[in-house]
Amino acid sequence: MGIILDGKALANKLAENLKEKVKTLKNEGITPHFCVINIGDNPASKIYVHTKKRRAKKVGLIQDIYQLPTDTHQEQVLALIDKLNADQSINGIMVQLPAPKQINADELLERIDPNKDVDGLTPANIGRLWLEDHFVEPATPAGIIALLQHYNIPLVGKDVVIIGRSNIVGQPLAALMLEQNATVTIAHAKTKNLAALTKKADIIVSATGQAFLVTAEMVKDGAVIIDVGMNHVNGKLVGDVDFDAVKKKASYITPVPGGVGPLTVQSLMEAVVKLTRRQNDRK
Ligand SMILES: Nc1nc2c(c(=O)[nH]1)N[C@@H](CN(C=O)c1ccc(C(=O)N[C@@H](CCC(=O)O)C(=O)O)cc1)CN2
Repeated sequence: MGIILDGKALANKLAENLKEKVKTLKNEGITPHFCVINIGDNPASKIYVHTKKRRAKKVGLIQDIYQLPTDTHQEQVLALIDKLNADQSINGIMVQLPAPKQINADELLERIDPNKDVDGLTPANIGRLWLEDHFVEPATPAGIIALLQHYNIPLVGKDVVIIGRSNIVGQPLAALMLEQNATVTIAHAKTKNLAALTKKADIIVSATGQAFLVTAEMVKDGAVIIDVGMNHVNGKLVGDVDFDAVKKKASYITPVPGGVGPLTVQSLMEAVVKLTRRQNDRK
């Protein structure tokens, strides 16, 4: 029976350490201040933005939410980003994803000053990630690495299969795991025989948004299972993994909720503090 990787407990513990870092900054007259731009009324995004607001308050950060209507024009958001980039009192900026159809999210991300890019999703910061010269990392991959480290699960020499090649999770996570000398395969919707890959994997990360995609038959005994999925099935939040069956074969497994999600939020808070410190040290 696998050990549950308790992301919620770890996020709470890391938040206590972060509070101390924020106190140190405040003693220097600096209060980290970041902005979340949320366009439209995606119900999940609204929950995530408010979770962040609660967490930010808990560790002592200032978070502004720019809630924009669904029919907002691209130029309006670009102008807002330009304004926040130029504002010396703002340390971090992020655009909550997904954005409505008429919005070109890539263009918005490109516009964010890489020094204020708390999400680590600007082309400059993604490039730095692959060059192993990064100062900020996307939040979910950073949270997964923190979770593995906390439970002393090594990556060096391990065969990892990441299911899902998104810019937010799959691709940056592959870069961070490669940096730690894992052998990484990214599978996606066009991958021919997914089970053949996952059956050989020491670590499986699923980030597809497809409930029950990863079944017990696809997992080798003792594998580590990281579930990034958030799916609503019959009014219940579940991941991509058939949790009850897979946990019997896994050595470690994340639950949904309470696994990777809370660490995504915590990692974002860490990024705000890290960038605030970096900006002030460079003055
Ligand atoms: N610009 C970004 N957009 C999105 C990101 C991101 O990292 N940057 N990630 C996700 C959403 N997300 C953060 O923004 C996020 C996901 C999950 C959670 C979370 O705490 N989940 C809970 C369950 C919450 C629930 O009940 O629905 C858990 O897993 O325990 C927080 C934030 C997409 N967009």
